[in-house]
Amino acid sequence: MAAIIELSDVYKSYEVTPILTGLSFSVDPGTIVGYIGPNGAGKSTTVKMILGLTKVDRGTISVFGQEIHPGDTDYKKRIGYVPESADVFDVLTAKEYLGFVGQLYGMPQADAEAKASELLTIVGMKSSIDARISGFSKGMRQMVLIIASLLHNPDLLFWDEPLNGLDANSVLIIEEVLQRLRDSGKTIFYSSHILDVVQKVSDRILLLNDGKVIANGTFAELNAEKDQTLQELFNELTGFSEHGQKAADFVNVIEAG
Ligand SMILES: Nc1ncnc2c1ncn2[C@@H]1O[C@H](COP(=O)(O)OP(=O)(O)OP(=O)(O)O)[C@@H](O)[C@H]1O
Repeated sequence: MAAIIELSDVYKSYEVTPILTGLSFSVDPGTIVGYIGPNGAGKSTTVKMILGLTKVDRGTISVFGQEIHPGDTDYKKRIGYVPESADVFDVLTAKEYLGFVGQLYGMPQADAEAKASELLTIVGMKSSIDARISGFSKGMRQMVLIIASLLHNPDLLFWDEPLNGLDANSVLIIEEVLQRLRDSGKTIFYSSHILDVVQKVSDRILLLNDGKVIANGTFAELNAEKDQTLQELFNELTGFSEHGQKAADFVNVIEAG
């Protein structure tokens, strides 16, 4: 099966600080890939490079079987992106904003607005369709970002902490949406620190640490016979075993006066 994303020996530094040092992996179409790693490991940077939002220092990236180069835009029409943090235009209503995003993806504004209204209604936000985003809660904003990434029915999704702020009911809906989209052949590159969800929804897991992928497999393969949770595996593979001591030190400093 031809890979839908392929990174080969990718290097990236910010100023003189190396972030990615020989990153290689490939993603098969029709899968959910959980992309995990410690804070600052370079997960968002990886996604931004694939989307052409930040430049690659060395190495190659292919998407949909074609190597990408600065300035390429066509491949992005088939991609949906939920960024880790985003400035949503607060002065617009949800419908206006999503109509605008749909237009950016080549949809007629009226079609995008109609589709957005249907989707907002399904997730319980009917009364907010014509309300300004400035008055939205964190979870409502996040749902708008999720809908914005899906309006144009993309083949490939990059979701960076997509469940940020969503309530428990919305989380259940979106987890199932994710799996249904995968079942209909879409590919989802899912980056998150909520490891129980990553464990539950991912077909494969990529663990990024010290600039490279240090684990790549299904959860069952990574877990071998050990019967650990993904959280425990993460702690072991990233060499972290001192949370108890760190918590004790932290509280000691707080309470020292
Ligand atoms: N534009 C930038 N300029 C300078 N340094 C940056 C820039 N963007 C990211 N970095 C640094 O690169 C490193 C990787 O950042 P990145 O956001 O890719 O990590 P991440 O794995 O997504 O982290 P988190 O899990 O905390 O979201 C961090 O040390 C970050 O401070």
